[in-house]
Amino acid sequence: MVDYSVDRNLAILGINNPPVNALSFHVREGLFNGIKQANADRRVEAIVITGKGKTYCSGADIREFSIPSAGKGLVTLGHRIEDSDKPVISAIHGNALGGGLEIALFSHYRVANKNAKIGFPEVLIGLLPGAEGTIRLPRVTGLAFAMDAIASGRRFDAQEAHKHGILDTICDGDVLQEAKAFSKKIIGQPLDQRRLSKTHVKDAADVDIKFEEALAQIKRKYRGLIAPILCLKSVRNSAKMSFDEAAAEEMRLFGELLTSSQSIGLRYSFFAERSAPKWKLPCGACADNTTPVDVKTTGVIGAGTMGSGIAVCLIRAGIPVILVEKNQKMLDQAIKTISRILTGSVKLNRMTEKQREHSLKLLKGASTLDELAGVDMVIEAVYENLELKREIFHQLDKICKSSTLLCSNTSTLDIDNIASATQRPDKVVGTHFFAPAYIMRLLENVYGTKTSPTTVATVMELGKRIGKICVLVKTCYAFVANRTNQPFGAEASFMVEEGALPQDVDTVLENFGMPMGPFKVSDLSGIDVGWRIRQEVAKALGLKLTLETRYRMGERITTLADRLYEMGRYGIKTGKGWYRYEPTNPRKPIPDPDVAKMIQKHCMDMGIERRNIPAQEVIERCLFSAINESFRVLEQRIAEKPEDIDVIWQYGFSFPRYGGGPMFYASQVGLKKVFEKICIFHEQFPYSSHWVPSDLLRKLASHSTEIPMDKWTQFISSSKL
Ligand SMILES: CCCCCCCC/C=C\C=C\CC(=O)SCCNC(=O)CCNC(=O)[C@H](O)C(C)(C)COP(=O)(O)OP(=O)(O)OC[C@H]1O[C@@H](n2cnc3c(N)ncnc32)[C@H](O)[C@@H]1OP(=O)(O)O
Repeated sequence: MVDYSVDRNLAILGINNPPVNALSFHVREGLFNGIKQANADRRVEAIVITGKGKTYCSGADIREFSIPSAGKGLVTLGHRIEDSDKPVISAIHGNALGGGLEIALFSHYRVANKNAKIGFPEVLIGLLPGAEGTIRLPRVTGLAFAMDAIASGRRFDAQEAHKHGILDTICDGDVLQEAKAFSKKIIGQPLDQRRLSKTHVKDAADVDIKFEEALAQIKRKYRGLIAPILCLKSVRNSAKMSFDEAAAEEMRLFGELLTSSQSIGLRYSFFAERSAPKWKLPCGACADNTTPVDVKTTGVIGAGTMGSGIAVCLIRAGIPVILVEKNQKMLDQAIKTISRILTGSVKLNRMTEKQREHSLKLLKGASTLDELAGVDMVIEAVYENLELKREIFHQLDKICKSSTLLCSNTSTLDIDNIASATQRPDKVVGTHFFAPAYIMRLLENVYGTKTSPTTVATVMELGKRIGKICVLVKTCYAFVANRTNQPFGAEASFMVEEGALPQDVDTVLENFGMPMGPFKVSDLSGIDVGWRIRQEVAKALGLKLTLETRYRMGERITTLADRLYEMGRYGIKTGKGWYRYEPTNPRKPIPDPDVAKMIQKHCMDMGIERRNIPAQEVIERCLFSAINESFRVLEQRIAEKPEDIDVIWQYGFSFPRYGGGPMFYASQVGLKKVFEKICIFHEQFPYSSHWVPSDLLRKLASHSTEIPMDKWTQFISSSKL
């Protein structure tokens, strides 16, 4: 794991632990022994620590954090490096992150390739740099930079690191050669001032003011997160305490964070996000054995909000788009909107003006489907109407070349049904984007019974190309995202009918960690949008809708949102919805007594007795109903693994990353407890089918010990436990 070699007067310690050269136990051991060996070797005058392969070192092995006190050896190793009698040079290429950067800061000198990326990303997994990173970095860079870098976890480039004194030199070419040349300048120089533990924080006198400034900023930016605050406190200690005291306190804070539920959730999310794109089909095809088709040109049908947003994603990634819209006014408007969105990206420094101009050149408007004859992929994004979509797919099948993939941005409709309108069901697939498509990272790709592995591989690859987190799911009504989210929203509304107010429910869920409660989200996305969907569904089912009912087709419903619609309260766009909005601050929701009155009247008319709804009930009814549906989705193999559902909730519905997602949350609460509560709710609310307990959950909950998440799917087909 660490290759030891001697080149003339230099010992070279090469970290060799692909893919990211994480500091696993054997790497730490190898470095420790290597430093010892080099110090004992008479030929050696200096030691170079370098990384084999693509990178220097990406930090501690995150999986090892689940093993008690696994990280401890890193500090011991660090002291061995710093105490070395012979100078130690870290030669950095690729990444020097977390514990990797700490190894570099224990070293006496640091040289790097100009493309190297440096940083302390520990905070992103709910930790702080626990091997003296928070004590050493301020000694090099000063407090302001250290506070920002450590509490944000951002990666910065070699130039910035050099500017702040982290790197002694940067080079264009091979960093090992540079380190060899550099060693000639420093061999024989005194080492004491190069040992950071012997130095001081230069701007220590300003620590209180800098701390308060940084604290105010991170409290605004990272609401509810503990790690950024402890990161700052530890950097503050570096200026207020002796080195050893600050280091001991850093270790204590690290230990506190390591066992915190936030860090456990964030570490789970780190791996869940990486496991989601590793798709697998029931036929055995998977990401590793299937080659995607190269998509060079695309078409998007429909220039509404979704179509325009999807077009932005594609052109921004350098993929040409023909945007088809038969309504010329809408098309013109969409092109203006797209241009405006890209201008916004330039203002936010997310792209340059030149890139914006180039992207816009890739966009072409068209009024008929015929223009799509030669494209490699079409994404249909018209409104949610099965007949309309089938008709479009039927026409596309005739117009497009035989290799063109036909994708639908449906959020609910059966992909098999849409595919059956074509002669190429193997090339039909769902690509469900989330609004606003140019911002939301999730892409829920949906395969049908006949979708080919190549088609799946192609949409998964395209998603990655346009910067999305892709999850693959099987077709069914509403797929995974909307299907598992539906009970969450329904329970929120039922509780308003039973006694809560929209702001009560929103506040509880926001305190839980959701950035916005469901009623604020509903105002943002538009009450009229939901109303229109309900009308469409009713039309398709041949139902006549009325406001004076609590049940539809044997299911409990609430018509509260329809009543808002009838009042012309469509949400933010009309200044009134579940909340009211002042023209001076049109984004700030204000609880509205008129809404409370409407709810009271609705309850009186419907004979519903209102009661106090405790916060715990809000959380349990919203989350456990979603969890129950998620277990069904897993049981029916609509989602392949629980992590896929959690990633969908994080990136589609902004579930707090530290909470993991509904499945992870269930695992933390304990499946027995979740199941028992679901059974109680089922008895209490017999007319909501989302409370019928999932068989899979029942099986898992009846096991004598908690089954870990990675074993849940093994219980799908087992009849006994
Ligand atoms: C009481 C207790 C006292 C204890 C004493 C205190 C001592 C504490 C000491 C030290 C503390 C150190 C803290 C740390 O160093 S925490 C780790 C900091 N580093 C990171 O967070 C880096 C995370 N990784 C990344 O950001 C990226 O992976 C990156 C390195 C940028 C590479 O990106 P990319 O090329 O896109 O590759 P992937 O992300 O897909 O990763 C490839 C595979 O590698 C796995 N991986 C990556 N990083 C780690 C890691 N640090 N540990 C384990 N595994 C890692 C990743 O999961 C991928 O795996 P797979 O292919 O199976 O999916």
